[in-house]
Amino acid sequence: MSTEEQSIAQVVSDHLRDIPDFPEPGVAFKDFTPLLSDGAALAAVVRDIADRYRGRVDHIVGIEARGFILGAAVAYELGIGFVPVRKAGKLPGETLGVEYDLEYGSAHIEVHADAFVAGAHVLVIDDVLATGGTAEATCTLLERAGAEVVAFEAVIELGFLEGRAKLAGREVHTILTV
Ligand SMILES: O=P(O)(O)OC[C@H]1O[C@H](OP(=O)(O)OP(=O)(O)O)[C@H](O)[C@@H]1O
Ligand SMILES: Nc1ncnc2[nH]cnc12
Repeated sequence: MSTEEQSIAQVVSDHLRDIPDFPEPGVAFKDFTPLLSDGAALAAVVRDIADRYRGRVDHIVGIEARGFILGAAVAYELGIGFVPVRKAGKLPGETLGVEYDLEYGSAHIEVHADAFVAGAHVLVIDDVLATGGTAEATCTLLERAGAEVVAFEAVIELGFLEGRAKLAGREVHTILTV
């Protein structure tokens, strides 16, 4: 790991807290709201992500809800558009959807069926890669919608849940593995 990579990982680590037993007993929830509320730290993370994809992607896709915050900021930094992947029933237009399991429970996510021109290059952004269920389902959904997924990016990776295995063959980058 380079010094720059170490230092951005340290910024994330310094602005992360564990909330025990949330949203259910036994889950140690990684809360990154301290990172969001520190302007310098947030800007450093957004620039770090954006710099990996300059000139490589047409859209940022953010996963509801925390992926919206980072994803929209990275899209703005890159001067490209943002496409939301939302929980079922929230998008107003015609949608494509997929169901999946995550560390706590299951979910159903959707994207607008007409969000992409065929072959559009997209970067998928979320806050946490845990079991990888959300990331895998999102990538599959986007490909059904005609996009080409260039990479998946998350700020925090829960290494012990081995979510990366679900994304085998894909470009995956996370800033801090815990
Ligand atoms: O790798 P996985 O096991 O799929 O878990 C990761 C997902 O879980 C969290 O979202 P959550 O579903 O809690 O939704 P929220 O962002 O709306 O709180 C997190 O923001 C990721 O999207
Ligand atoms: N432990 C965790 N903390 C924060 N977000 C999560 N998403 C899935 N597992 C999580």
